[in-house]
Amino acid sequence: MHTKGSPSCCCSFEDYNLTTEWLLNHTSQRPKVAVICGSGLGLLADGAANKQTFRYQDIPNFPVSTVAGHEGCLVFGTIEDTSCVFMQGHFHLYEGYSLCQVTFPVRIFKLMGVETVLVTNASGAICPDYKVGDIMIIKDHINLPGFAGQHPLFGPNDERFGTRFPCMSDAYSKDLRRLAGQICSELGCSGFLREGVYCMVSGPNFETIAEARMLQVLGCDSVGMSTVPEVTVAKHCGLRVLGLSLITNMVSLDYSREEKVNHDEVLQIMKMRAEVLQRVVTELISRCSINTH
Ligand SMILES: O=P(O)(O)O[C@H]1O[C@H](CO)[C@@H](O)[C@H]1O
Ligand SMILES: Nc1nc2[nH]cnc2c(=O)[nH]1
Repeated sequence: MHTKGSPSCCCSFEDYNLTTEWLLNHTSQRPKVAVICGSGLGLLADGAANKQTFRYQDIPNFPVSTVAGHEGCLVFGTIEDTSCVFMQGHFHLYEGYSLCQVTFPVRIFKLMGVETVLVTNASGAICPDYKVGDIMIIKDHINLPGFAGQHPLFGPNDERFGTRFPCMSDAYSKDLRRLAGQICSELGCSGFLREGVYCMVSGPNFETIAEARMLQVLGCDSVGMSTVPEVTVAKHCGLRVLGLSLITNMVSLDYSREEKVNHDEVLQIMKMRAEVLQRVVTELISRCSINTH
């Protein structure tokens, strides 16, 4: 990967092209939908047929996963007639990657012909009405690292991907959110379905109580350490986006609360809901090109 050019972007258009060409030469799949699997959700790919798997380390320019619960494989396959690609593991700022590296796969998907991106993640509930195990359709987000100058679109804008000043007021497709709600209710998930605002923090530590209270005042319903960079870059290059966040823990808002969050527990809750999320995602993929535009 090149290091010249903008100090905040380490990937050139040639880097994106090289990786895209490599993948197009190694698979006959031409995916229309990409699924970015959050912590512990690699098995979202299990619903696909005709699978072909590449390890991130074997794909030119691809970062590698360094976090437990992120397998580090790109899986191509089909669901019904839709060709799709699953990222089993995504990348985070806290791993030491630049946001250009974190979002690298999104632009590869765009160049491969993907039209829709489904992003999944684990998050902690800030909204006190939420419960562990809830599925939250992401309605909107707050890019906290972006406010502090950590933004994936910093540096010269490449018009081949999108405009200098992308509109983000409709980052998460209304049609796809409606479809996800419909599918969840058909699958009997309405009792633990929410729609809310996700906030990204850089991590890797979980929130202090004062920070959690601040996020609540800001209007956040849940908090995590991913997704926002990928969604921003996907929206910039004209991809349709749906985000699903699984609530894995209640964030402490109260100094008297004894429970302490840890990553193993996060993975355990993800495992508990992985099967239902897999059914939701499989159904979404088979219906998203028919029911929405
Ligand atoms: O957002 P994903 O990677 O799904 O996972 C969330 O859970 C991990 C912390 O337990 C962090 O990576 C956080 O972002
Ligand atoms: N920042 C943050 N990320 C999470 N990922 C899963 N749970 C949490 C949480 O409580 N806080």
